[in-house]
Amino acid sequence: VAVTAPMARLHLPSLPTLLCCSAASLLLLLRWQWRRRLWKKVKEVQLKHERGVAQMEKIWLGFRKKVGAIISTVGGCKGGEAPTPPRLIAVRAGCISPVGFTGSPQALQITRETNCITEYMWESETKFQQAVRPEKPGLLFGVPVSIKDSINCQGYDSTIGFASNINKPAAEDSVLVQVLKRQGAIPFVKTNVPQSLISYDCNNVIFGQTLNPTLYTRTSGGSSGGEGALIGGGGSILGFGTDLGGSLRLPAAFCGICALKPTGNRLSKTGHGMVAAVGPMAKKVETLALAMRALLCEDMFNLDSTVPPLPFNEEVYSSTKPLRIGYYETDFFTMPSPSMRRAVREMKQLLEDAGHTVGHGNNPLHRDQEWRLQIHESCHKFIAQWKKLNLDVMLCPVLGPALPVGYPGKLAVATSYTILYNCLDFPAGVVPVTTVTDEDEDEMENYKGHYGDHWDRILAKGFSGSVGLPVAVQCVALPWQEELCLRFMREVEKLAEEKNRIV
Ligand SMILES: CCCCCCCC/C=C\CCCCCCCC(=O)NCC(=O)O
Repeated sequence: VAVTAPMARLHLPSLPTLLCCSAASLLLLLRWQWRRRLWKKVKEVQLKHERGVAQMEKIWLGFRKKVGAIISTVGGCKGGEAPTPPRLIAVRAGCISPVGFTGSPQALQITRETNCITEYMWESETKFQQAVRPEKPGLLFGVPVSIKDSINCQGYDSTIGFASNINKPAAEDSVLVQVLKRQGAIPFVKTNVPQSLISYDCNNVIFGQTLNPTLYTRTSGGSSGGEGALIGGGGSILGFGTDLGGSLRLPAAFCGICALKPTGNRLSKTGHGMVAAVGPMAKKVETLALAMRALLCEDMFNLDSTVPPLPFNEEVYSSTKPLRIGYYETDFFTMPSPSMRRAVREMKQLLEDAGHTVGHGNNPLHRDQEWRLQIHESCHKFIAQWKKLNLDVMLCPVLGPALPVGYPGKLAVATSYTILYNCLDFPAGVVPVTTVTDEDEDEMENYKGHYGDHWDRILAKGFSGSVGLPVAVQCVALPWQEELCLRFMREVEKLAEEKNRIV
């Protein structure tokens, strides 16, 4: 007995210990159950996603066989008539396809392989079949549009990449989607984002990683990365995303397409996850202009009274008056890759040759300037310098070429070129102008960055091995001057196309 008593004390835990252990086990069990339920939901959504993509492919192939490529941009005027604004014509042989492909037979395969779609909108098919051309069709009548996951579409989840948001469909369309529909557009898919949207990569636990359509080891960019890959790969002609630090412009630049981040409230921000600017993405600047023209209408102003009632200014957009352009090649924060620098330098020359005045713009992030001032004060200082230089618009770099998958998570600082214009709230767009050359790649040997620190070393690695990838420039205008920004982008696009045709 004298021996067993202490042993018994050793083996029998005290009551508080017992209670603690039981509580911990219960918590672990509950957590395990909760995670299991979540994973079940994720699996269900993945299956639904698979079925949706398969259905979309079926319709796409069937339609392609029937009528071939369906979407084209038309505009101008027939002899003697007044010029008509360009429109996207989506009707052929009396029917419309829900898949906005541009005619490339590879587009479907790229759409699948890049993993850019989160949900196919099943009802879009019937909407296309039943669409009857009204007497006064909206500017986007019959045009299939893709929508970023985080923008609310009635009946569909806005997951923002969180499994906990599964099966919580939006009760109503965001104002943007309502106006798109009133203009005749037909949303047909929702597209992938990074979890939380605070990243310019595009990966989450539900839908996984979206890849770049030009090179699958690279990221599509983010957070509107699903849109970038889908449009870049030819699976949609017009899509919509949001931008708080570069989320429209970075995926566009990485995937070789155009995007416009308007002034914060030029388009309604009601009905999506973040208080970020909403904007269009497309292969052509003309398509972005068409989207803005369609959206800046009475419906938008009535549905959201916080949006200033400024209709699309055709006169500014169609003007051919030479522009006064400021430019800079580096922000002295993130050293541009050789191709980023060359893209700006070559475009500066082309713009000058085309009769515009191009001079040094002010350099917003130069270390000698007091960038640490309050944003509001910085904004006024920036505008004052812009006006002193008598500028219409600014030409500057945008991060590129596309970084390898996973790199954006290590390189938040590299958003400096884009985030600046969110802080200042200026409209800013990107236009692809060139691709990385062998010479750019050779020059990467000397890339040290402005600081030679850890970030610069990762960036150097990320930029390397990129021959052939698209590189864009950024075009900026003063607040509320989206039309001027688009007009400048159109000019840049035209000059780049002409040059690339000759080269
Ligand atoms: C102004 C110059 C200072 C440059 C310093 C940059 C530091 C950046 C720190 C955090 C940025 C985090 C990445 C942001 C990615 C933006 C993605 C985005 O726009 N999301 C919003 C959306 O999807 O709407």
